[in-house]
Amino acid sequence: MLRIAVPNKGSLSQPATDMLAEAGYRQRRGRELVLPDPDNDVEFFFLRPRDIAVYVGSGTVDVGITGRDLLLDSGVEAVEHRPLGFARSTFRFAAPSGEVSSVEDIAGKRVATSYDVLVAGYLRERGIEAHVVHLDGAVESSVRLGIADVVADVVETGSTLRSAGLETFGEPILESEAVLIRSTTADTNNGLTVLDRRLQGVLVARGYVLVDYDVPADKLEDAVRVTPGFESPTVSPLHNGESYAVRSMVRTEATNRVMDELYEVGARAILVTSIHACRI
Ligand SMILES: Nc1ncnc2c1ncn2[C@@H]1O[C@H](COP(=O)(O)OP(=O)(O)OP(=O)(O)O)[C@@H](O)[C@H]1O
Ligand SMILES: O=P(O)(O)OC[C@H]1O[C@H](OP(=O)(O)OP(=O)(O)O)[C@H](O)[C@@H]1O
Ligand SMILES: [Mg+2]
Repeated sequence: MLRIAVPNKGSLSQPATDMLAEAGYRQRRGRELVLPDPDNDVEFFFLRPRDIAVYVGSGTVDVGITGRDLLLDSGVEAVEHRPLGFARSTFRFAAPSGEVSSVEDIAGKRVATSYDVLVAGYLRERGIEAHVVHLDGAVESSVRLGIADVVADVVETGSTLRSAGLETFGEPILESEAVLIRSTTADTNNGLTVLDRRLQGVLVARGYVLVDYDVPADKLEDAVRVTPGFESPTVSPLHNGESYAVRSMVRTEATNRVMDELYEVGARAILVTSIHACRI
């Protein structure tokens, strides 16, 4: 039975649970710590997001959902198996507007963060000596409150930084998102292949739509160039003998651009349908 660690709190918790439900797994009803799902031959363990890499790294849990930033900060040698497309953020340095412009300027300063291993490693690799101050959260307040000169934290919209009067500087330390991780010793036959294929199915169902349209025979090649699909579009002759019906997968965000282009090349009856579930 595959043992799966799922975040019980924070930004990762609800989207991870939603994704697993979409993939057909049993959902927890209350605050259960452990949830068996015998129909799918898996068992869920609801754990603190920060601890998930530790459990997976030790091999006591086979796989887990966590953030790439949390995995790297744990220092644990677990494997990032698949990015999951939610909880996207960057991890960046920031300081009061105009005060620090490059990473080298951090030398000798105090850097507040919840991700000390990640930050200390990043600075060490660049030969920059600074004092890392560990905080559990609300890191952006540390400069105003006088315990740090610089912060290193998760940035999504940047509004928390702005409201604290801070500005990012330097290159992003990391691009992060939720990831499925596995232990280096995980047995890939132990249900992981099925879990992974199901999660991939959710990602594709979320990221693509099905587009159907009719197109005259002499415009078919132009239309198919607009909708090349995953492998190749399905083309069926219409009964009138002059046109074709085409079906293809299109990236969700490109839907309207693709419909406009199809219309321009002469396609009509263009229909878009969302994908409920799939296996690629
Ligand atoms: N605003 C955000 N947008 C996207 N991802 C975020 C955001 N805040 C935190 N994360 C991600 O969530 C993970 C951290 O989860 P964790 O539960 O420790 O912190 P949290 O979501 O800030 O919750 P809390 O601080 O309320 O406990 C990291 O992978 C981080 O990149
Ligand atoms: O760029 P933004 O969209 O503003 O999002 C980033 C903020 O969100 C998270 O904070 P959270 O609310 O989880 O509080 P915390 O700092 O106490 O973890 C993160 O730690 C940043 O502070
Ligand atoms: Mg937080």
